[in-house]
Amino acid sequence: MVVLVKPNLQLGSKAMDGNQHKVEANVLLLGAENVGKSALTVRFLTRRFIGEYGDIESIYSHIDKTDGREIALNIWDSLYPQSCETTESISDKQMQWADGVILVYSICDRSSFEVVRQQVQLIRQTRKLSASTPIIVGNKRDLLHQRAVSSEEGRLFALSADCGFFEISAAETYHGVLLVFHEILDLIKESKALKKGMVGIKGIVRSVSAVFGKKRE
Ligand SMILES: Nc1nc2c(ncn2[C@@H]2O[C@H](COP(=O)(O)OP(=O)(O)OP(=O)(O)O)[C@@H](O)[C@H]2O)c(=O)[nH]1
Repeated sequence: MVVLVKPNLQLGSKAMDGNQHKVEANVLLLGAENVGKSALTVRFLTRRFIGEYGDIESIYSHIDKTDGREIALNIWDSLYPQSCETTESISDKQMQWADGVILVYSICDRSSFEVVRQQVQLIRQTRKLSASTPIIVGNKRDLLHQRAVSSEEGRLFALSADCGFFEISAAETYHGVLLVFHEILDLIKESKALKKGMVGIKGIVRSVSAVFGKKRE
């Protein structure tokens, strides 16, 4: 079941239906206009690509099941501000709310890639986001003949900015979109576990490598 709420009604409300023990993840979708943020969200929630989505900013609440555990997933499909000269393209509210961020550009639109670059920089500079590793998504992979950003450029930028990276087509397949959301959920779970001191095997391996890495220096 998917519940649609207006962002201003639910902001800051991290617990749903009073169940404090339920795992909850707030995922914020960022990026320029027309890159497919709504298409990704709707594809993930309904498995469908419906073509036109309008420009309504929404938060969708959805219960997802991974590894037999329920997770209450809230997805904020944001709108890029009309005038970014006077407004920051990511608000403090969004930064505080998000546990994970997916930054979307269109592989056919170089300016949308520049917007993602700026937004990553903003996140890194301000360090306002207490969220997990961001994920960058190059969408509209089906429009290869109109490509304006190479896969390599996207991947290299993501690597240099310490972000995850996917190139997908929300129009063509559900699978790529599913991978993106499952990756962000894994990253959120890992980051929440780290904060609580519940470090899993990946975290232990990382800590051990850090120690041995330092000794070798
Ligand atoms: N060919 C192609 N078109 C896509 C894809 N994803 C989205 N679109 C189209 O791109 C247009 C914009 O998609 P939206 O999902 O509304 O984009 P958005 O980023 O939410 O746009 P705003 O609401 O303006 O912020 C629509 O016409 C979609 O049908 C894709 O993977 N391939």
